[in-house]
Order: sequence, then C-alpha cells, then structure tokens
Amino acid sequence: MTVEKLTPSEAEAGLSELDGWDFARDGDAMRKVFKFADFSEAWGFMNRVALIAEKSDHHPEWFNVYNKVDITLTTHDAGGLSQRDLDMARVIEAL
Ligand SMILES: C[C@H](O)[C@H](O)[C@H]1CNC2=NC(N)=NC(=O)C2=N1
Repeated sequence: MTVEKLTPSEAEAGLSELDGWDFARDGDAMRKVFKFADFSEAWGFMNRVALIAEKSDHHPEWFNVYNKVDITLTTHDAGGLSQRDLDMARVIEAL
C-alpha cells in the first residue's frame, strides 16, 4: 500500500490543528507526552490506542513510565509524516 509523505506545509497545517503535538526528528515524526493520574489510567489509554493501531495497521512508537505515555507517530512506509499519522493523532485525541 503506497502512502504519500506530507509536504512540510501540509504537516505544519495538520499539527496546528492538534493540541500538544510537536514535530520530532526534523519534521519526520510527531510527538506528544500524555500524563495520567496513575499507571492504571495510562495503561487503559494504551490499551485503547493499541486496539485502534492494530485495526488501522498503523502503530505508534511509545514509551511508558508509570503515569506517562510518550507517543511518537511516523510512517515508515512513507519515510516521514503522512496523513495516517494525523488521522491517528486525531483519533487518540478523541479517546
Ligand atoms: C506491512 C505493514 O502494513 C506496515 O509495516 C505498516 C504497519 N504499521 C505501521 N505503523 C507505522 N507507524 N508506520 C508504518 O509505516 C506502518 N506500516
């Protein structure tokens, strides 16, 4: 399945509509750190994201310590950010 890498201006426009997401890796990825009350809340969130990721075949890079979940989105198949990352971020924000 081919997926197009977003142009810098498309990526910029996409991120500007998403709360708290910043560019990472020279604009080839986007990142946000989510903070929860405790591990149980963080893990619940990760479970919901995991189900969506598997369903959409788009998987986050993430790192969890206790109540924090550090998520990086990028599209390996495109060599940078694609519409899939913006869509995934939007779905995560809606959880
Ligand atoms: C073969 C499979 O569809 C690909 O490897 C998918 C799986 N999940 C993925 N997840 C992410 N984040 N980026 C990808 O390019 C990607 N590609």
